[in-house]
Amino acid sequence: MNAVLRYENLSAFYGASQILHGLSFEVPAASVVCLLGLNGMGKTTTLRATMGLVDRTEGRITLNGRELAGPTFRRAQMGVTLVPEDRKVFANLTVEENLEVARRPTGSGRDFSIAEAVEIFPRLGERMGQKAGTMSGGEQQMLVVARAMLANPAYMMLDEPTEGLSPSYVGAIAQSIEEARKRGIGVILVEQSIPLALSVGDAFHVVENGQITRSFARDEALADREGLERMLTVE
Ligand SMILES: Nc1ncnc2c1ncn2[C@@H]1O[C@H](COP(=O)(O)OP(=O)(O)OP(=O)(O)O)[C@@H](O)[C@H]1O
Repeated sequence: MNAVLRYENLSAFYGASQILHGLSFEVPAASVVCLLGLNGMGKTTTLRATMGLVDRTEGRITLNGRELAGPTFRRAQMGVTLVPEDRKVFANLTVEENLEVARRPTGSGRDFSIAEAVEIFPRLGERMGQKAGTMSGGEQQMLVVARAMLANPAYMMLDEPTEGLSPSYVGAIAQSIEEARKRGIGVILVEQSIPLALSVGDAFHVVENGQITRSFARDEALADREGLERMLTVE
């Protein structure tokens, strides 16, 4: 069976409020699936539900046929990792220490090394001895993405990784996604930047009010870029 992360009719709740209403989609290994949509539509909740960080879910999420369930650490052990929007680094550790503690070698021969992470994010190489908490927001974002890659997950979820980043950093994020793909990692990208999404995405789902209302394969999205942009603009 080919590796796949599959969402089947996923609903999610915070207390009594139902946020997701039956999402179904899948993320094959080595593919990049983009969740697009206006603010508050349920994209972040989809990622949080994957990690077991919502109050309650219905439906199923499976990883290679095995149900993804239980507490967050167990899901991480099964191979999914989330880079949330809030850019948490260990502020009092240096960049190098942050990278070192994130390493989870799998011995598969495809593991990311710190040297490779630094090749993608040269800025981190220049700052190895600096306390991570003293770096700029953009630099901290590079660090959290590098840390996620060093954990060698099967699936990596990135929640608006380019928000507030300068264009040079956006390029580094795109490169890190490509590197992840080369190693067979599947990526879910929540992104407001259509150019970035179109540059890396294989499939695109528009999330509206907790449901997937439109889906596009890569060539459809490229052919109707303006339609996609219109759909994601507040009137
Ligand atoms: N902890 C929570 N408790 C209750 N409601 C929540 C909680 N977190 C999010 N929500 C609600 O869930 C809905 C979906 O939010 P979500 O963060 O998933 O949207 P999003 O599409 O990721 O948008 P954004 O880009 O703003 O993060 C919103 O109406 C939000 O108010």
